[in-house]
Amino acid sequence: MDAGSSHTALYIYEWPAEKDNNTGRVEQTHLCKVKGPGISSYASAPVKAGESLRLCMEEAKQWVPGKRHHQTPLYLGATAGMRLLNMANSSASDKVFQAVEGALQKFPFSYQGAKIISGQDEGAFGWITVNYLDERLKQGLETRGALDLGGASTQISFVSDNYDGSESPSNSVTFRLYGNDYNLYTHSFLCYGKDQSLRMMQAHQSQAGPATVLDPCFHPGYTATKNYSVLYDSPCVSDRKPKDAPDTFTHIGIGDFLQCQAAVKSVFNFTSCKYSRCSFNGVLQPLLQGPYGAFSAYYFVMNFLNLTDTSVPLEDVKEKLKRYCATNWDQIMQQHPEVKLKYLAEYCFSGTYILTLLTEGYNFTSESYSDIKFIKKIKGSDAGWTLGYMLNLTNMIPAEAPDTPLLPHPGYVSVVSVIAVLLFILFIVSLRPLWPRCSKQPQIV
Ligand SMILES: O=P(O)(O)OP(=O)(O)OP(=O)(O)OC[C@H]1O[C@@H](n2cnc3c(O)ncnc32)[C@H](O)[C@@H]1O
Repeated sequence: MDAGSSHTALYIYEWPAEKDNNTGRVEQTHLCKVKGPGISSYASAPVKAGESLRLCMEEAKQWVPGKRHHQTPLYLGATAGMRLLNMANSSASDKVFQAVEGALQKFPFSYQGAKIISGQDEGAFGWITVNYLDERLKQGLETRGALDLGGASTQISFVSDNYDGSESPSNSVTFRLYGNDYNLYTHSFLCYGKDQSLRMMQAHQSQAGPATVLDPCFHPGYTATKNYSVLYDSPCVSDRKPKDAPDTFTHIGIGDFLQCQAAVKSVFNFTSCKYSRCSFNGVLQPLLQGPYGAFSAYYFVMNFLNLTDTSVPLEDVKEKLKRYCATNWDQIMQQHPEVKLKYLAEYCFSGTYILTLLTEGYNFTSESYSDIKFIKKIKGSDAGWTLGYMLNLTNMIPAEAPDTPLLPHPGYVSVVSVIAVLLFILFIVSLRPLWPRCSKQPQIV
């Protein structure tokens, strides 16, 4: 559940989960996604938010067979948007939980409680989801790192031979899954989701409290009047609010990719690192290793920009984004009448932020960029932390490998049949002494 932006999602999984008979994989049933007001509306207008929640749950009731309603556990996990609200105003976040819990308990499912999950769990569950759906865990294959970009936070999780958890243990999560031990490196950067990082960049641009902000990450021709109090209404930037700023500022786009890149870089701190190597803000990051799946906003943004093909050289990707950012806002709006204006206005920033985070922040190079795959779904299921969360809470992934037969079922049938035929022949042969003797034919001399 994201209460940090205007987008709120509720994922509900059918239980008992359906298992695919061929692969044994648990199929995630994505029943509905609630789009609704963000934190403040949840806190101040729970009835309106509750309405979209009610509609979602009604849909869930249709999906889950009636006789299974009472045995279907319902979990609510909240992520960085709620972490931020809890930091800024814990009574408001309590109210959100009360409103949502009250609404959920009216339904016939087995409600198991609501929780704000930690950034570390969010990263680890995203990694489990990706590798579970890819069947890398069950088969003990090399795992895929998980890159998750939300609105309020971003997570990076991967297994590296250079990381055993001794350096910066707070970044380590260990698992035993299907008989294999994993030592996962994971880090969640609060405030580095795409909405909060935009605020941080704009806070940097408007430090002096000007009446006009010229923004290279918005298209030329883009103009909007914005409130300083709204911009700074987040714990990610609230301590930087300029004192003598007017109430509003005019936000003017100039669409310059290179300047945008420089502005985006201002949100990262590369000055100190007490570990062997760091990403940014003094956070340990072991050497990147293996393939990566990048999902949530990584996918939404790169898919919109037509930049999901990572075999395209990074320089060409930047060139395309440069042209896109320089395109006039009127033309952008004309070309995409169906896209939500807030998203449309921000794709230049979001694309630039993604490339900067990956290359400057996480140290992907022109070569290793192609190790990243932008993904929305894997085999029909959403990539994200929610499936991993559900699998964990319902103990769906065993620690030990199940006792697998040496041969698949048809193999057993064939082997048993062959052995049965051989035994029969042996039995017949063993009776040979009892066979009636044939009378000898008279010899003709
Ligand atoms: O709280 P956190 O952990 O930060 O994550 P989230 O719940 O906000 O994460 P989501 O995956 O729901 O959404 C990620 C962001 O992408 C935004 N988003 C959703 N659909 C989009 C689209 O089609 N185009 C652009 N942005 C989109 C959405 O508003 C969020 O800011």
